[in-house]
Formats: sequence, C-alpha cells, structure tokens
Amino acid sequence: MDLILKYFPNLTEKQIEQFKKLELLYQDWNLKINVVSRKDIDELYLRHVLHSLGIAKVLSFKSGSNILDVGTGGGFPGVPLAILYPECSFHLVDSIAKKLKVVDEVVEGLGLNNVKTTHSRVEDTDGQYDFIVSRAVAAMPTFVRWVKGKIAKEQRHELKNGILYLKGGDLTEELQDYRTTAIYNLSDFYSEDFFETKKVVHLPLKYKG
Ligand SMILES: C[S@@+](CC[C@H](N)C(=O)[O-])C[C@H]1O[C@@H](n2cnc3c(N)ncnc32)[C@H](O)[C@@H]1O
Repeated sequence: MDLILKYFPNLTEKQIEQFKKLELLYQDWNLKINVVSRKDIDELYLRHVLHSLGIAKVLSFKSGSNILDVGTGGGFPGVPLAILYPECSFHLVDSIAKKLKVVDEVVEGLGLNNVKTTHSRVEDTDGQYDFIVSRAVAAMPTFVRWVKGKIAKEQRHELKNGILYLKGGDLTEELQDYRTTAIYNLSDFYSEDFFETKKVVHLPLKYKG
C-alpha cells in the first residue's frame, strides 16, 4: 500500500481504504476462484494495482468520462482506475463469467458505484467511450478490429480519444502499421525494476458514427 501512496500521494481517505481493502478481497476471492497467480497475489500492489494506475500517469481522466476495459479478467486495469477516478464510469467486459464473478464481488466489497461489468466478447457489445483500456488481451491489429465503432465523438482530453493499452517489450513489429501511436515508458514514472520494459501505448481512434 505504501507503494501506491509513493506515486499517488493525494488519495482521499476513502480511496486509501479502498486500496487497502482490495488486497483482502482479492486474497479471499482468489482462494475460491483463481484469477490472479499466487506470485502475483503476493505482489498485488506492484504487479496489478500500480501497473494499472500507470495509465493515470499518462492521462488524467476528466470527470464524466466513459472508459471501457476490454478483457478485464480479475479487474485490471479497470478496478484500480475506478477507485482513482470515482467521477468516471467504467465498463469492464470479459468473455469468462467466473472472472467477472470475482470482479463483481470486489466491486461490491469496495462499494464502488461507478463500475458496470458485462459477460461477453467485446465484439458483441455496444457503447461509446472516451478511452478503451486494456492489458494482456490481444495484439493491436486484432484489438483495433474489436473496438472500432466504440469511440465517443466528443474530445475532452489533451490526448485524443482512443486506446490506452498496457504493453511490454519491443513493440516495433506489432505497432508498425499504426503511425499515430505514442508510447510512454512506465520507467519514466516508476523506479521499480518491474516497470523497466513496461509501457502505455496510446492509439487515437476515429469516431465511426
Ligand atoms: C491474460 S487475461 C488478462 C486479464 C487482465 N486484463 C489483466 O491484465 O490481469 C486476458 C483476458 O481477456 C479475456 N478476453 C479475451 N478475448 C476477449 C474478447 N474478445 N472479449 C472479451 N474478453 C476477452 C479473457 O477471458 C481473459 O480474461
């Protein structure tokens, strides 16, 4: 938890309580339904919470923003971002029901009222969002195919509406067809070794009507 405060020192008491409670809820639910590996549970704040919040180091979501988390699994990056941005609406989608069961329990346990979950493949969902966030779900070409048509028309942020994807390693080949991407190194914000190769990829997408 100190790790979160190190990089996000302006949290409210409520947010601090929610981030603290997150560990207990995941430990408990992970025993019943395994959604996070044992090693990762031991390092929940580093590998999941702080990593998810890396998106917030790149862009601060404005109040009233709508965010889609594709393939949220156990709730990453959607749940930590929903705690950080209580004035934004988060839609967390996953095609595996049992993972969303854990997310629903965690969301309820935290008293988060800005999160909606849907059990579906994202291709089969409707909705328009300022930003679409994700981690470890699909290569960019596939991902772009899944989410096109889901971008809101109105631009409210300094970054154009589109995808904010947590990725790692060498992305040269994967992103070669996307000239408008910007890559942000999380090592510029966080000093822990875990973030050495981790990045946030911003890909603006056009509104499709
Ligand atoms: C490796 S897990 C990553 C989970 C989470 N984003 C994280 O980083 O901890 C990939 C998740 O994407 C989901 N997924 C894969 N394809 C999907 C699709 N087309 N629509 C919705 N969810 C999908 C899987 O069910 C799985 O939970």
